[in-house]
Parts: sequence; structure tokens; C-alpha cells
Amino acid sequence: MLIPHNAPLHTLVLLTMLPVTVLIVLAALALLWGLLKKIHRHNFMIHKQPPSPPGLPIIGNLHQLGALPHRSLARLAERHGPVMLLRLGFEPTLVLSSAEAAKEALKTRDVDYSSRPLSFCAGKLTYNYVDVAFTPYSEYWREMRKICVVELFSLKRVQSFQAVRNEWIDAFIQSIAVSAGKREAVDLGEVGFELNASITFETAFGRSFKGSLMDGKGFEKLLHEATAVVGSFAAADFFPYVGWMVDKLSGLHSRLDRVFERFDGFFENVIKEHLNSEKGNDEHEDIVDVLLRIQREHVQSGATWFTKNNIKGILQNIFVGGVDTGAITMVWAMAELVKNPEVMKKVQDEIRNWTSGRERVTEKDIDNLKYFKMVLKETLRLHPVVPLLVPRRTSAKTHMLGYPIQEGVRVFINAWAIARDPKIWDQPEKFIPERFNDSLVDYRGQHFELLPFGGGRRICPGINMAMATIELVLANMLHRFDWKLPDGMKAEELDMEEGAGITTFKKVPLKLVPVDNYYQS
Ligand code: HEM
Repeated sequence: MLIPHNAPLHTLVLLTMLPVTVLIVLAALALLWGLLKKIHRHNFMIHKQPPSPPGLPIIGNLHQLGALPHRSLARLAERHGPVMLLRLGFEPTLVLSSAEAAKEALKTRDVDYSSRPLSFCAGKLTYNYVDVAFTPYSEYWREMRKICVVELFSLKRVQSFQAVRNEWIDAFIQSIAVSAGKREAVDLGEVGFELNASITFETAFGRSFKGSLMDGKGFEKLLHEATAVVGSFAAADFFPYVGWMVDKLSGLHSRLDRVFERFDGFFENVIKEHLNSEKGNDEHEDIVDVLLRIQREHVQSGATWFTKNNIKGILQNIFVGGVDTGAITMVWAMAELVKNPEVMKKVQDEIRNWTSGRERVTEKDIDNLKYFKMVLKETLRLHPVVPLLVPRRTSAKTHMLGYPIQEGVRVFINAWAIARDPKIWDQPEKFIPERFNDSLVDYRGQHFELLPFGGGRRICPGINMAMATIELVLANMLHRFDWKLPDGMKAEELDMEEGAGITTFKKVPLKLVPVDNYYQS
């Protein structure tokens, strides 16, 4: 700057100080800006909603769910982030798609996220929520959950059914040996379903129900119909007052009534039969025996809340939650192994070396089969059967990664998206069991990047029951047989598409030709 030589002294002083003054003013402004920003961010986070993909009038984001909601929601999350607030009809719905968000819902704020939304179809099938899986979070749920954990699905109870598993799996392996003899392909979804249903029938109802009116294809159809109605997006759940009319016109009411009546008639018979037949002391307690004993104990202690409907509600949960899920997991494991022959060879070598010439794999063997366990983890990572878990509902005003969340919001935890998150998993789309080598990550709800059974206080209580069957049957299938694709089909041609619904079942049935390794060697 040019200063005139005759300028007064104070002007000179002012002008020389100008840069300092400017600096001070700038610093003060910067400070003020920072402060304002902080206050603004604070207010913003208090009132700010999570990002919401734009929706349509009335239906909101419902149309964006598509046939495979876990995939559509994962794509939306790529654009809008791991915490999204959608509107499904009139229902605000929070979608969580990162391990960090899942941890906040299932650990840090577990209580706030542990309720379930009411659902028209689930309500009807569970005798108005007197079950355990669909009932809202309450003292009642805690009591029912205790019964599940302590009595029905405890490790001791799972072990007590070991003979049942052995017997059915032996028969299953024999029937596959017959197909191997004829060199004919086996539909693994079909036989896997029959096996899981048979084991569940016997553990739940006892032997007397083999050959009952539920035996055979009738039961499979009924169960698939029950899963379909429970998983359907009933209009009544998203459009209060008018939705029920849409459901009535669409035929959902009559479908639901039919499913309910068939199951109810069946459960009535089972309970009556159990009440009429005295069991000897050395006879094995099945699940219905245990539930009837608990009911008697409750009555003796003066409690009246545990009624026949509670028993039917729990049985309903076991069938809808426990039969298809096991069969679907088996199919995906075999599909991935056939698609990845080097993994198939490695896991078969491990099993065959360990059993060294023995005819079958036992439950005791399984813990020693490290690579086999990794294969199962990798299967459950790529193919979590219930990809959005069972929907949750917030039971109080709460938070999610800094966003305030209202009470009564439906919550989907996208376990499928988290298990394929490239920020967590290297080459997430590939089937690489070795990724679990030297890793502590497992699927029991402590590691939020792998949640096929959910987590927190509503984690699946049937994990041990489910895995005992899945592990034993798969280990024996891999031990005894080699598996080939039919008609010269190549591994790359295997269709891995998922079918539409709440479970991620394989759309195209998996048909493989077994080659009997036992009689070859
Ligand atoms: C591969 C097999 C299975 C898978 C992948 C699976 C998965 C799940 C998932 C994701 C949930 C929701 C958890 C959450 O909200 O965090 C759940 C809940 C449940 N599962 Fe399973 N499940 C399987 C087998 C079974 C079996 C065999 C049974 C019973 C015999 C069973 C009984 C239940 C019950 C009762 C609930 C509700 C728990 C509650 O709300 O407190 N599941 N399961």
C-alpha cells in the first residue's frame, strides 16, 4: 500500500496496524463461524432425520422394495447410506445396512430395538401374538423366551435328540445311495426339506406322527404357504383402516384362514394325543411333552397365563422358523461347493481323512473339522436365509448413529447387505471359506458383520438345534458321496438366483448326481 509522506501520525499508526486488525477481525469471525457451525450441527442432529430416498404419495417407498427387498434396499443404501428412513405406506421404516448400525441396534441400544411390529398375518397364525417370535417386547416375551432357552432349545435338549438326528440322517444317506446306484439326480431342496421336516416332526411331536395327515407333500405345501403369508406385505400393516379391505379383495384373508385352520386342527390333534397317552419314565420327552409339563407346573403354581394357545404359538414358530431354513442352507452350501470344485475337494479330503475309513461322520467328529466349519460360515455369510432378519420395532424414543429415532418405527437390519459390505469383506461376492482362517468371527450374534441368526436379545434361540442337523447331514453327504452336475452341465452354468420371498431360497432347484464313494473305495 502507498502511504502519502505528509499523512498525520495517527493515520500512519492506524495504517501500519491495519494488517494486525484485519487478522484479529478475521480470527474472531472464524471463531464465530466455528461456534455457529457447532450450534447448527447440534440442532441439526437433534431434529435431523436419517436420509430418505424420495417416495411416492400414499405408498411412499413401498414400490422400491421389489421382489427381493434385501437386494433393493442394499442398492438404495449404496446411495443414501447405512441408516435410511423409508415410508412404507404409512409406516416409518428404518433400514440399517452397516455392521456399525447393527451393533448400535443389537448391542448398544438393544432394549430400544427389541420389539416386533404387529403384523396382520403373523397375528392370526400366532393366536394373537401368544408365541415368542412375533410377540412385542414385554414381560410376557421374557417369560416365553426363558422357556425356549432353558427348556426347548438348550444344548442339553439338542443333545437329547441326537439319536433322532442319527436315525433320520442314516435313512437319508441310504436313500441317496439308492439314487447313486441308479445314477439318477437328486433334488436336494426336496430331500433336504423332507429330512428337516421329519427330524422336526419327531423332536416336536414324537414318533406317532409319522404317516399322519401332515406327512408327505401336504405338509410342505402348507408350510410354504404359511411362510408366504407371514412374509407377504399385507396392506393392513401399512395402510390403517383401508388396508384390510385390499387384503380381503386380494384373497389374503381366505388364504390365511385356510392355513390357520389346517395348522390349528393339526396342533389340536397332536395335543389331544399327547394328553391321552401316558409316557413311561424312560421314554423320551418330545417338545409337546415339555410344553404340556410346563403348563401343568404353571397351573400347580397358580399361574394361569400359559394356555393351550401358547403351546400352539410356539409350535407354529418352530415349524415356520425351523424347517425350511435348515433345508435352504443345505442347498446353498452344496450349490457353492459344486460351483467351487477346489473347495469341494479340500473339504471332502478333510472329512475323509479325519474319519479315515469309518462309514459315517458323528456329531463328535464335527468340532475337529475346521475347514468344514469355515465352509458353513461362508455359506451363511453369502446366503443368510432370513436376509432382513425378523422385523424389529423401536419400543422407545432412541438414536441411531447420531440420528434421533421415534418410538414405534419398524426396523429392518439388512444382514445380507452387511455380509457383502466391501468395506468389511475382501472380494465379498466370492465364496472363499479361507477368509475365516485364524478369524474369530462367527454367526452367534457377537460379530455384527455376520448375522444370519440375528443378534441381541431376540437372536434366534434355535441356532444349536439348526446347526446340529445342518452340520451332521452335510458332513455325511460330503463324506459318503461325490457330487456331479447332471447332463454334462458345467459349474459356471449353475444358476444361483434367489426366489422371491422373506427367505432367500434357491430359485432353480439344485439337482445333483451322487457318486457313492463308499462302494468305490
Ligand atoms: C438355518 C436355520 C435358521 C436360521 C438362519 C434362523 C434365523 C433366524 C433369525 C434371523 C431370527 C430373527 C433374529 C432377530 O430378530 O435378531 C430368528 C428368530 C427365531 N428363530 Fe430362527 N433360524 C433358524 C432356525 C431355527 C430353528 C431350528 C428354530 C427352532 C427350532 C428357530 C426358532 C426361532 C425363534 C423362536 C425365533 C424368534 C426369537 C425371538 O423373537 O425372541 N430358528 N431365527
